[in-house]
Amino acid sequence: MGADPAGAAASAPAPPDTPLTGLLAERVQHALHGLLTFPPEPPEAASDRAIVTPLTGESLRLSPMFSSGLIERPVDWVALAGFMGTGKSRVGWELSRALALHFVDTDKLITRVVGKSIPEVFAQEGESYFRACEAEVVRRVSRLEHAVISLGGGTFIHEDNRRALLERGPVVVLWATPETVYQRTKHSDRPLLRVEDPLGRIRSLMDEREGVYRQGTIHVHSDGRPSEEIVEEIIERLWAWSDAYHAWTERPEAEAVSDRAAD
Ligand SMILES: Nc1ncnc2c1ncn2[C@@H]1O[C@H](COP(=O)(O)OP(=O)(O)O)[C@@H](O)[C@H]1O
Ligand SMILES: O=C(O)C1=C[C@@H](OP(=O)(O)O)[C@@H](O)[C@H](O)C1
Ligand SMILES: [Mg+2]
Repeated sequence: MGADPAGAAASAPAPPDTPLTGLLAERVQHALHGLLTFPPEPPEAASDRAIVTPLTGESLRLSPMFSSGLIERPVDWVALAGFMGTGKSRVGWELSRALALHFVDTDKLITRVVGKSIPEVFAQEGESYFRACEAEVVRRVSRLEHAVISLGGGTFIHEDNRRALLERGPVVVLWATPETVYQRTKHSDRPLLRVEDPLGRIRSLMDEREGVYRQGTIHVHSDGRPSEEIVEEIIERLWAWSDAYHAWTERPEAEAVSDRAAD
């Protein structure tokens, strides 16, 4: 593989300079706030239909224990990035249940806010419009608390999104081979893979984006593994990351610097 991050970012259509303003921005905000306070959907339907899934069932019962400190979790916010078909949506949902956190799938949020499916947004509004929606959603979800965020495959490729996400918290990147991605996506409708040779397209796009995905915080392989095992590895790796992060930020030099800054 061996991708050039600058080239990869340059080859993806850049989002428009101006962020979405007015109605669409308001609708994104409304959807996020509204959906977080809506009554929960039944768990069996939620994995398919959820946009922002509030805590439900077992998670809801566990949540007072988490907030009382009786049960600890490694992080209160985490995002999942990676190529199409690596399992971000499915694994993100399962991870959110395991950690008793809210769940946001950015593609589903855009679908809900725009009122069109992702292929319709690409076909009728164009990819740049979709990327502008993504950028607006990233700004919003970076401010959320207690949430697992599953991104679209291209979200992390754009530099401003990447910076906002990495400043907010850990970004777990899921990886899979082009063959696995092809098997997992061939019966779905991903606009970027609607070409004569989808496997070839997966190979070249993955190659372009690889260097950028490498900038994530934690990297986990998803080939030939059930999602429960992937979730377990992510949680273990998040614990290791959070221990190292706290050891670093609480070292005496860092505390002295932050004391001076506070004076
Ligand atoms: N670990 C896995 N093993 C087998 N199938 C998986 C796994 N993770 C995801 N899938 C399936 O692959 C397809 C794509 O997964 P999805 O979560 O939508 O990926 P992404 O959001 O990264 O595009 C879905 O049908 C999903 O159920
Ligand atoms: O890689 C990409 O640019 C895209 C990935 C898709 O999400 P998934 O990665 O969840 O399939 C979706 O956001 C859109 O079709 C574009
Ligand atoms: Mg997805």
